[in-house]
Amino acid sequence: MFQVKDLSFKYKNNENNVLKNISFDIYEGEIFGFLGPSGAGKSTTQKIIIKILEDYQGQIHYKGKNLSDYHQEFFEDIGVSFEMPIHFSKMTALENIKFFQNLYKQKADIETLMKRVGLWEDKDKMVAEYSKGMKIRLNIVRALLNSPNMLFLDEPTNGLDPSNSKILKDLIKEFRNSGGTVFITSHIMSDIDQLCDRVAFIVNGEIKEIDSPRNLKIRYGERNIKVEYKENNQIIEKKFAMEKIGDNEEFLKTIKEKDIETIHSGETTLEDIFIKVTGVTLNEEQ
Ligand SMILES: Nc1ncnc2c1ncn2[C@@H]1O[C@H](COP(=O)(O)OP(=O)(O)OP(=O)(O)O)[C@@H](O)[C@H]1O
Repeated sequence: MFQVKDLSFKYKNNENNVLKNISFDIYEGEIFGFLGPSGAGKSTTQKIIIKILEDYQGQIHYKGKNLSDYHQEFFEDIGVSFEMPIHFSKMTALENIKFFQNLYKQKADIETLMKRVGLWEDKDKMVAEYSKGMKIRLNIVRALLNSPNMLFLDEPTNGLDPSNSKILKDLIKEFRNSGGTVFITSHIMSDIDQLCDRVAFIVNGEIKEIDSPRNLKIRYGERNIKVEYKENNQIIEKKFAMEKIGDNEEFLKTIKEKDIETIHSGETTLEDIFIKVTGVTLNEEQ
């Protein structure tokens, strides 16, 4: 869908490039996660590939054609949902959606979309009366109202409770399963893990890793077994390498002789990988 090659970018008032020769592809029909610490260059990249920022160096192709050769037809083909929802607060939700839909040639069915995100019953409420979660869901409806082929989502589940977050994630997966392509940024690693086919990590304007969450876990995984046992009224934790565990005398002795509380195999999470690749913890981030 997208081919980005040797992309560099510098803001006019900055001395150095904020993007330094980055290359990546987004395949048709995948959910591609773009992750990295604050200030790494995620928004800048997103703004360039949706044609908000120009004057970049490098080549970007969308569906095989140079991005700079696209005009209005590009915006007809994509849907965008930024982190901060912007709506006309003195208009109803439905009026807002109709207003924005009129800007496009291709139109999705508004009722189906609003029902899908649980907003149809509140369609005649002023947006000013909407909660934050309702505004975020309305924002997704806006991103989909022209039946786009490609969706750009910036922190789509941020600020949503678990049930609304699930509605949104299911919607994103349905979009992908029906052939759509998604570019997504998020700080919520469990959501990224559930949603993304592949992820890229960007640090300081450079791409450090691109792979599927599964492959990253295999590559960065520690593959160990954690055993907790009780001794002298204390809980002791020990880790053993998974490899040749059946020959590991200390492990065998421990499970034979100790008062075992728990045994877990060590699954590396995407959050652990984020920390390893970027050197930044997500708490520092927020
Ligand atoms: N309009 C601008 N003018 C000058 N510098 C900018 C501008 N916007 C962003 N920057 C700088 O470019 C770098 C990359 O910023 P960018 O917003 O792309 O990061 P990000 O990864 O999206 O961060 P966050 O997760 O906080 O949104 C930062 O150093 C930032 O200060």
